[in-house]
Amino acid sequence: MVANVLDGAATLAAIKSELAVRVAALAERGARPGLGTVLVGDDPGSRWYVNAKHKDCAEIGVASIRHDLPATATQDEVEALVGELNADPACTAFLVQQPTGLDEFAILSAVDPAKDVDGLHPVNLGALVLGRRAPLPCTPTGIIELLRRYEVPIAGAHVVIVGRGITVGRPLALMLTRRSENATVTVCHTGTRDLATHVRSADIVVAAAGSASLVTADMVKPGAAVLDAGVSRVDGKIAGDIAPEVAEVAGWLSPNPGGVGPMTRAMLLTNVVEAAERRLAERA
Ligand SMILES: Nc1nc2c(c(=O)[nH]1)N[C@@H](CN(C=O)c1ccc(C(=O)N[C@@H](CCC(=O)O)C(=O)O)cc1)CN2
Repeated sequence: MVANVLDGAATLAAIKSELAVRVAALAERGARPGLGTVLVGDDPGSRWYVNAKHKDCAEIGVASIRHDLPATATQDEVEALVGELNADPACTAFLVQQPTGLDEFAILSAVDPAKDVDGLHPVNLGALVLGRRAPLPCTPTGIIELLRRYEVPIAGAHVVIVGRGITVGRPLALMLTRRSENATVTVCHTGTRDLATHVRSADIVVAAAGSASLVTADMVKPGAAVLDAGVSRVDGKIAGDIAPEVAEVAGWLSPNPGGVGPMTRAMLLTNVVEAAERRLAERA
């Protein structure tokens, strides 16, 4: 068997075309979405992600407000900038690129929840727990959107998530167990005994542990959908959590790069546009 490709790059392109129409509709009503970013330090990976986000915005007509701070930036300086972006009417949504090396809970908590494009503000994560509408974290929504667009059944599926981080594993488990998704979810982590047995029982595997080639072909049920949200670097190249041989067993596989990463960007753009649409509706 050779797995079908869950093509995140192609899906990002399709979503951009859809969003460009919504941005044009906003422009007709005198509104323009604006994405703010705060980048601290000079990590090349983080810089690449922020550059990519602004390039995506430019392509669909979203304005960019970019603040790049040196690695010496203090907690107070970053939080002051967050305050400025909260108050800036041209900035409809923004994020502080992680990691910053600072107190990220305090930074996230300082963001206006209505402008929280990452869906990681405690109020927005609380809304997810309570099943209320709020901006949602981009990587988990990107994973679900990718499965939907390729018509991989989620309802009733057993999903095994490897990783319990705040940006991917934990919110994804909450989202997949909503009535609208109706999956049964197992979350595995570094304390899990016999990871292979858990993973082998999954219809859908999502690996977000940041451990190169952690999931090997012998751990995957033939025909399962496998999504790779892991990012590590081996010899300067991106290495995902899924070993390449998994392609010979899985029914569906998201490449890495080219799978979950571009979907994260697609959902970020979606959150920017939705924040501007919400603001306009509140003013009408
Ligand atoms: N504030 C946030 N910080 C971080 C998040 C986040 O969601 N919010 N997630 C990650 C990084 N990330 C988004 O910011 C991200 C990761 C990967 C990609 C992507 O498109 N990757 C490409 C390959 C990139 C390369 O060649 O280096 C791919 O997978 O094809 C976009 C965004 C941590 N920080």
